[in-house]
Amino acid sequence: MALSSAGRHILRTTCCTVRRFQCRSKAVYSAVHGFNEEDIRGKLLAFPGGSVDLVKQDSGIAVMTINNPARMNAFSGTMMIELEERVTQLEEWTEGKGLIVQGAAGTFCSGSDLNAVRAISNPQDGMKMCMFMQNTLTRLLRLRLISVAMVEGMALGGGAEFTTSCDFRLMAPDSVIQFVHKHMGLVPGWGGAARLVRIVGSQNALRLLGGAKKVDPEYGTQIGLASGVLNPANGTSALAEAEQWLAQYTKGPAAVIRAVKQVVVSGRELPLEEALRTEKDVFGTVWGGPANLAALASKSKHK
Ligand SMILES: CCC(=O)SCCNC(=O)CCNC(=O)[C@H](O)C(C)(C)COP(=O)(O)OP(=O)(O)OC[C@H]1O[C@@H](n2cnc3c(N)ncnc32)[C@H](O)[C@@H]1OP(=O)(O)O
Repeated sequence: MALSSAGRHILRTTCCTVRRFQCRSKAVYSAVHGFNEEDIRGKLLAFPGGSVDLVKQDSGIAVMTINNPARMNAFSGTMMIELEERVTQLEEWTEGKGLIVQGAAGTFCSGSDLNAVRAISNPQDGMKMCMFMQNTLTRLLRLRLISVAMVEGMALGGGAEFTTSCDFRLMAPDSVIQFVHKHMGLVPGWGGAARLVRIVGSQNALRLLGGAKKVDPEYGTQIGLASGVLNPANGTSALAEAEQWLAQYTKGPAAVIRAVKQVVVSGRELPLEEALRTEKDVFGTVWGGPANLAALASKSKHK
């Protein structure tokens, strides 16, 4: 069937918007920015240890565990590579709705492995590691999954940055998020500063980065960094409580939950008109869909 010129224009505009958003929804750096992923992968492989584990559950909620307890879950080189691979698996998980990120053995993550940091402390390698981790954490934040960092113990340096690549942060009693970068003669490089400003505003971000201020659950809640405080009752694990908390947002069909996340990401990241066009396209994927038709047929009342 031949399309009219108006039809062709609408189709072209829609395709461009979708393609542009798909591109943006991936990584920040590519070859055009001088980024050579294989090169940094080779370097990171020289610093082994720990793992990043992923369990995808039938409930549609996946649990990712940063697992290097002997080093307070610091990120070794191979863990950075594994994290990228886990994010790829989550991008391909079309039935997924939610993600919980936790640290092993009751603490979140103490940042990058200082042994690796010492070995690649030259500016060139530092830049490559920074671009690699920014790409991965940006892709994690853009997943069509509603994500929460479950912070027990400490989230320091890159660990604090990691928490900002989730949609929400739940803090256990006595837990601490601390951007210790200033004490290390650094600023965040895994995208943590840019994301922090968007979460808590520039004044609070200056307090946290300029003062390397410890954020406990009370202060975290006050400035909006913590979305809730865990208080596991007798016999309930922190993970079970986090799953219950997340379920309030992930209950329902995957297509709808994933569409919700997609419109929020586009609203957060795109200029208004582009975000509106994306919202229209995403709306088109759920309008008249199974969940929409079932809701119309049930004549539901929203009381
Ligand atoms: C992106 C920028 C970055 O992330 S830069 C890295 C920022 N992070 C840091 O500087 C954390 C440094 N570590 C610490 O302050 C302490 O180890 C903390 C985490 C507070 C824990 O203290 P504490 O409970 O007394 O335990 P500990 O010091 O005995 O540590 C246990 C073992 O874990 C190790 N560890 C800890 N953090 C790291 C790390 N980031 N890289 C490498 N190893 C780390 C410690 O060295 C210690 O190992 P070991 O038992 O002495 O062999």
